[in-house]
Amino acid sequence: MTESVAVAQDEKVETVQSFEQPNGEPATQEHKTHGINLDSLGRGRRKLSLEEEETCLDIHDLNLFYGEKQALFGINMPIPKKRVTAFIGPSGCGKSTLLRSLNRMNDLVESCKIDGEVILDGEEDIYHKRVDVSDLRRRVGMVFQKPNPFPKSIYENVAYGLRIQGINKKRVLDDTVEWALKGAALWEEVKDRLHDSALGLSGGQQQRLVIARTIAVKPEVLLLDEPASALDPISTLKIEELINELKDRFTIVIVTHNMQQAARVSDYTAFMYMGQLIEFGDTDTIFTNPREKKTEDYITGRYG
Ligand SMILES: Nc1ncnc2c1ncn2[C@@H]1O[C@H](COP(=O)(O)OP(=O)(O)OP(=O)(O)O)[C@@H](O)[C@H]1O
Repeated sequence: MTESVAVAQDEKVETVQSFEQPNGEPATQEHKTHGINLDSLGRGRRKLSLEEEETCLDIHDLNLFYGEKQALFGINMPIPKKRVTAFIGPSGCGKSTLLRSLNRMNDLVESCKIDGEVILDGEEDIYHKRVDVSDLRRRVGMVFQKPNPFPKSIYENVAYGLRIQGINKKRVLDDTVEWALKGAALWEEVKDRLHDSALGLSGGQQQRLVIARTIAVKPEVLLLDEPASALDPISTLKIEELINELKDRFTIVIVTHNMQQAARVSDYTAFMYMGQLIEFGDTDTIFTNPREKKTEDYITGRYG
């Protein structure tokens, strides 16, 4: 492992870690796009083995059915705490279904039946009947493919989750809105127009606003369902940089169709195929030396 100095987006100089590639070449390259430094993406990876990681969500023998059709088959995997885990695989393999099962979003689908367990923070199964689903979704927040800001001001979008918890003190709201917008790397762009409509923001800004709204209630986990697929390349890079920054504070799980993106942003990658988890491991290994032939065929573009 080597240390290198990179210039981040705001031109602040910071030190990031980079790793040597299998051929011995340093992984750090000169890529600069519109002031966004690609070198910092995915380069802060910790080299820990899965067994050494703390587990945030533990998925046990999860089977999921839509009516008669089984969409997930006996999924077992830990989601490591304060790391980025990517779900990859061909269309229809069950990535979004698995992601949605982590905060019971599938409860909204009437035909959906689940067996198995998902243990959050070593506590109880999120599917236990005692679990308050709104509290679970506060702890495990979700951001969808298409930005979905509410038709309210920027400020009220971010304050929304606090207001529904009964928090109305101006000072607390002001502080949290600022904290969340800074956390979502949007504060500088919107601080002078907090009371303008959120619908006037660009698509990329709207997605960062939705991330700010989600983190404002201090979740433990952020589920991101193809968060950048509706965005232009510059906004996509901003979201990727943001993911890299947020992982110090949150456990992040991302579904992406874009393998380059999974390779850039995630610490761990799960490859799924036809509702099964084929392989799960650290991202560098999955992309450079996968154990399973199906994984290799997918990452080398033989199908998908
Ligand atoms: N609400 C639903 N009702 C019935 N079947 C569904 C529903 N949602 C998903 N499915 C089916 O479950 C399977 C897995 O779908 P899912 O959307 O999880 O896959 P995916 O890997 O995320 O796909 P994509 O990459 O295309 O988004 C597919 O066969 C899909 O048709």
